Amino acid sequence: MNIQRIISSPFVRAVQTIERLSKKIELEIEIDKRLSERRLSSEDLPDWLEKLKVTYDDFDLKLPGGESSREAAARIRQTVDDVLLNDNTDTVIIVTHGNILSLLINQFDNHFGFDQWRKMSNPDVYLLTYPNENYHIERMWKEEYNV
Ligand SMILES: O=C(O)[C@H](O)COP(=O)(O)O
Repeated sequence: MNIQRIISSPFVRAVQTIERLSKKIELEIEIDKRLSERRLSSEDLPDWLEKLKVTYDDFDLKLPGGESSREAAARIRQTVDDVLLNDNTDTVIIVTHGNILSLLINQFDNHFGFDQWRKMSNPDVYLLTYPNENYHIERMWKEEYNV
């Protein structure tokens, strides 16, 4: 696989996830703020899980100081589309976070929601391809990789 770029969320845990591979294949990590985790709210939410669940049913729900699912999905999609529409790149690694990744996947597979987000592993790996201008997403991570 000819990896040409690594683009990551600026969050430390995202950069640390890909650092070793970046060194191994001698490819710099490009930082893209649009890959940051979705901000659910600026307030402390003791019932955050319940609130998060509702955001998968109502994509326009916006909690105080937070982003709606639609807004978060749109910003990660911009990064992905920038990559896909660039004819000079073949394979690109995008490093992001669970909630916003699930919102991206939901755009290609509308059955992917709260329950699927809960079942994601950490880390998890998905392959997005764009043959003949059709999006196809496939999970590459295998449960046996979990330690
Ligand atoms: O949505 C999530 O699962 C949390 O933000 C943790 O995700 P991360 O570890 O992928 O950042």
